[in-house]
Amino acid sequence: MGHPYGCPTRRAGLVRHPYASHGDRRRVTVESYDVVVLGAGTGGLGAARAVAAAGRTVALVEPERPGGDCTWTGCVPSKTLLETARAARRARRAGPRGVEADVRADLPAALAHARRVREEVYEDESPEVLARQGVDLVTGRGRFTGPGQVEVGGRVLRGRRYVVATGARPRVPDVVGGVPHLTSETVWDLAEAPGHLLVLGGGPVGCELAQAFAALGVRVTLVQSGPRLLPRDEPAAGEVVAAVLRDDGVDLRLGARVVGVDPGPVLHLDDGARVAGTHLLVCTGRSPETAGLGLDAAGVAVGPDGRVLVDDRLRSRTNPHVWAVGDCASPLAYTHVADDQARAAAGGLLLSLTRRPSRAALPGRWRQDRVPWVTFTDPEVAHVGLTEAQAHARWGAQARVVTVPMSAVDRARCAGRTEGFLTLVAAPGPLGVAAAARVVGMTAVCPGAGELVAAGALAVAARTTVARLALTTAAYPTYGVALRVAAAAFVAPHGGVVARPAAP
Ligand SMILES: Cc1cc2nc3c(=O)[nH]c(=O)nc-3n(C[C@H](O)[C@H](O)[C@H](O)COP(=O)(O)OP(=O)(O)OC[C@H]3O[C@@H](n4cnc5c(N)ncnc54)[C@H](O)[C@@H]3O)c2cc1C
Ligand SMILES: NC(=O)c1ccc[n+]([C@@H]2O[C@H](COP(=O)([O-])OP(=O)(O)OC[C@H]3O[C@@H](n4cnc5c(N)ncnc54)[C@H](O)[C@@H]3O)[C@@H](O)[C@H]2O)c1
Repeated sequence: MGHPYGCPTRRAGLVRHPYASHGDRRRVTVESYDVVVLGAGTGGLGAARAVAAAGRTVALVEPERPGGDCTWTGCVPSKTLLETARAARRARRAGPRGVEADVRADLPAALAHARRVREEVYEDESPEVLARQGVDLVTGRGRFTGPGQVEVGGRVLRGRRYVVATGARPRVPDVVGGVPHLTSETVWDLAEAPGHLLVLGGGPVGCELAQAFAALGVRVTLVQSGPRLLPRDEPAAGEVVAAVLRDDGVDLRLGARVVGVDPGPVLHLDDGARVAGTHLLVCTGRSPETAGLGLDAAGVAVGPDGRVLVDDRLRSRTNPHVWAVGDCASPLAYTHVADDQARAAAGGLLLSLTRRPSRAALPGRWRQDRVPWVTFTDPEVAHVGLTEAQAHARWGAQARVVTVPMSAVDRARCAGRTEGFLTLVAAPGPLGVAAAARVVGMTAVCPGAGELVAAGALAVAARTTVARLALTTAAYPTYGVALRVAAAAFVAPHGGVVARPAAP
């Protein structure tokens, strides 16, 4: 990910250089820093830059080129490929508008383009840029060899504070065994278009890549063990995406457990079905990359799933000199989460380095309940806050919900994109006053939903009442009109749209 707020420049005179001393027995050179960061993905880059910008010395340890999952194997290549796929998909569907296009997709060329964009993004994260920003990049795999030291190759780094930001890796179920397969780490290097791609997993990676490959001319079968796609989102969102993928020609097998995988690849499903393809893409989740980091030696505890256990300020629960951010610690694996956490952790550890840290000056706690996320299918699925079921679990049927179908939104009609919806979820108003109910969640399924969710995220974070949201003006004709209509419908029925009690 490029630096989200531009490149901070090193402030001359404020950055102290690390000093080297000699260990007495092994005569190993020990390099001392204020802060040592492990991992130069979004989390590590954000933390290291913030520390350097504050005039502290920082070593950033990374075995690969900086950038991490987002730049090399995640957001950047996938969103670039999806943009290409979207162009092809929309051109093919323009017939009813009087535009006939003969669309021929070249998947290897589309992947080559995605790889070029990665290189462009990397220009903001290269060792030269980092050096200018005051970050010492140390190339190699870091490992704690004690509570206060990290070894990288033959080097020993000591920090007054540490940040663990080593991310996560694709999790491959045991059933796949030794059968050759692709993951989000390898799929970008395909030299030829697969004849028939079998996608295992219907989370965001599976849905995005299934749609991209299908739109670029590949036959795709997607097998999802759960009953619906995108299980973290509102069920109706998964249903829209399922309908759209089927319409794109994807053979969807929902609620299907894979009980065997043979080379070929061939998937054996629990209902007796046998699905043969030419390539297998495994998208069944990710596991934190914390084994082999020597966290035991540092007294840093991890949970049963391997995530570093941190408090709500991202500080290790068991070693107060260590912070952990991003996929290696967070229950939400998103670039914006890694970046937010990096800044919060840097704020906390910088304060702890000052002579008299004041608790009042501590940066805010990291709040999971306000984090938006977007799945970049076409249409996009965007969510923030609570789902209807989560609101029901908290307040029962006193929580209320309004859904505006996109078929009632002029912008969606103009675009011929009426398949989605916008749902707003509100907590009960004080004394049952409907207008005073506060917005606690939003899901939007429409083109550009990822832009629209910023307004929902603001409403949730600011604990906005539905009445206040209803009094805003939405520009016409935007998909955002659905948000204002939904808010108004909590107060009084609005063009056939009504509020209803939340259901489990
Ligand atoms: C296909 C795909 C698409 C995605 N799309 C999106 C999206 O659209 N939007 C979004 O918000 N999120 C998306 N994500 C998730 C996002 O990429 C991650 O949440 C984010 O990159 C995590 O950042 P991180 O810094 O925690 O970890 P990473 O970026 O994984 O960085 C960890 C770094 O640590 C290094 N490392 C590992 N071990 C060591 C060690 N021992 N010593 C030193 N360094 C080490 C690794 O080499 C790596 O560079 C996507 C993920 C995938 C797989
Ligand atoms: N647009 C985005 O922001 C974006 C895009 C891609 C990934 N990501 C991040 O990366 C993380 C990992 O994504 P993911 O989609 O790999 O994982 P995921 O855990 O979100 O989804 C994996 C899916 O695979 C299914 N599954 C698990 N085992 C299976 C099996 N044996 N057979 C069939 N299905 C099986 C699960 O039911 C689940 O729905 C996400 O949680 C998300 O945070 C974000």
